[in-house]
This record gives sequence, C-alpha cells and structure tokens, in this order.
Amino acid sequence: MITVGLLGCGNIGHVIAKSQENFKITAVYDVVFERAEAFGREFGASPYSDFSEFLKEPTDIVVEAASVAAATSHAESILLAGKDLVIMSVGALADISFREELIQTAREMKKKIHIPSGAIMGLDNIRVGQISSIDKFVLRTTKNPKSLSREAEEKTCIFTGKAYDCVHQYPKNTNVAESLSIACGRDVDVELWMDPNEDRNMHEIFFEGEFGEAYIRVRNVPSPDNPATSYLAALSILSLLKNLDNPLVIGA
Ligand SMILES: NC(=O)C1=CN([C@@H]2O[C@H](COP(=O)(O)OP(=O)(O)OC[C@H]3O[C@@H](n4cnc5c(N)ncnc54)[C@H](OP(=O)(O)O)[C@@H]3O)[C@@H](O)[C@H]2O)C=CC1
Ligand SMILES: O=C([O-])CC(=O)C(=O)O
Repeated sequence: MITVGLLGCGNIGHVIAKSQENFKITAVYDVVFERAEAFGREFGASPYSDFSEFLKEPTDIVVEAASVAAATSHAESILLAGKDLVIMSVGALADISFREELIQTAREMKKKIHIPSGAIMGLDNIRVGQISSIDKFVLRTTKNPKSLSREAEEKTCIFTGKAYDCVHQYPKNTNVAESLSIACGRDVDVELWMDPNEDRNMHEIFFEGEFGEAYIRVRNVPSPDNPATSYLAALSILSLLKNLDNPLVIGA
C-alpha cells in the first residue's frame, strides 16, 4: 500500500480520497486547518497545522493539490524529507531556475517529481519536442466565464502570449500550459478565451514539427466543487497513483 500525504484539502483532494485503492492518504495539510481536520475525520487521515510536522509522517509520496504558491513554498522541503512529489500546480515550475533547483534536489535525494497529465491528453508524445524540431505549438483554452471567476456576454479572448506569462496571470486556470512547455521543451504559445456558451473546459493543442502535425481537443467536464478545475485533472492523479507500483509502464 502506497502512503500519501495530501497538500490541499479542496476539490481534487476530495475526488482522490473517494477512490483510494492501492494507496492510502494518511496525512493531510491545508492552509485552513479546519478543512484538514474535517478531511481527516471523513477519510481517516491525520490532519496537520504545521507543515514540518506533516512531513514527519512516514508517507511515500506527497500529492500537491493546493496552489502555485503552495507548490513554490513546499516542493523543496517535501523532496528533502525523502518523499516523492506529485505537482498539480505546475505553474510553480515556470520559473526555470526554481525548476532546475528542484530537479537537482530530487536527483540528490533519489526522488521523483511527477507532473500528471492533468486536464489534457497527449503529454507523453509531446515530449518528442525535446528530441526533434517543432515549428508550431499553440494551446487554445476556452472556459465558461464562471470558471475564470469573470463575466462576459460574448466569446472574448483574454490572453495571447507565452505560457510563462499566462500561468502568472491565470495560475488557477492554465497550469496545463506549463505542463506542455516542460513536455515539449519550449515556452508554448497560449490563447485563453472565455465563452458564455461553452459549458466545458476546452483545451485545443495545435502541434507541428518534423514528425508531422497533431490536433488534440479535450472538452472536460468542470469539477462540481471548482469549475476552474476539470474533473479529468483529478482523475489523472488517480491513474498516476494506480500505476505507480506497476512494472508495466504505458505511454512513456
Ligand atoms: N495541472 C493541471 O492540469 C491542473 C492543475 N490544477 C491545479 O490544481 C490545484 C488544486 O486544484 P483544486 O483542488 O481544484 O483547488 P481547490 O481550490 O478546490 O483546493 C485547493 C485547496 O488547497 C488550499 N491551499 C491553497 N494554497 C495553499 C497553501 N499555500 N498551503 C496549503 N493549502 C493551500 C486551498 O485553500 P484556499 O481555498 O483557502 O485557497 C484549498 O483548500 C490548483 O492549483 C489548480 O490550479 C487544476 C486543474 C488542472
Ligand atoms: O482544469 C483545467 O481545465 C485546466 C486548469 O485549470 C489548469 O491548467 O490549471
């Protein structure tokens, strides 16, 4: 049984807690301690108000499902505590020097940093961008204004530019832009749209290079408890955890 420490007792945390099979969430931490306590009571995990005490619990892996700020503050100490790490708030890795320091720490500690596929598909083969030339890479994300905590009467483009800038402006909505950038090895182009007639969180990926061309479109059901987050994002952590101890590795 894999033991999991959960950082962030919100929407994703609850989805994964409801489907514990080959893993058990044994320790939880949230910026609001009462939330960690309630979560601990419901799912039988120990709640912590002190992050260093949370790290002393003997867990194999910590799942960060909190915020870019949480990932930035705590990722290094999680690795230094000898735990593998799943990062959901991938925007934290947009800072290249921070990312390289984390990778170096993980290497020294012989630990892994996992970036789940999250709210998109195709991250596995998009890594060809690291070994082969890419001529074009665009992510177009379209969400209902509610998912962006905004209002709009018509379809409106609210951002065009590089992933690095987008994740800084919309850290709760465009972590996938950073996942794609890390996978393909370049700061990808991003368009962010809000559309009052779209009830899904849609991500379209346009990708051209030496290999040929690809177009991937996912139209995700928003999480009922947090419409900014696609339900698929939580499922992707579950599939990652389910396969962690499987000797058969698929889609690498
Ligand atoms: N990689 C991907 O594809 C995707 C990534 N995400 C990201 O995953 C993360 C979790 O999403 P979700 O569960 O829906 O978010 P929620 O807001 O529902 O839950 C996050 C929980 O973590 C808490 N939290 C925030 N900051 C901290 C902190 N510094 N320390 C401890 N707890 C903290 C929040 O508290 P409070 O509410 O008070 O802030 C909240 O209780 C988000 O960063 C989201 O942007 C989401 C979708 C896709
Ligand atoms: O869940 C989604 O559709 C994408 C998202 O919020 C993110 O990348 O942060």
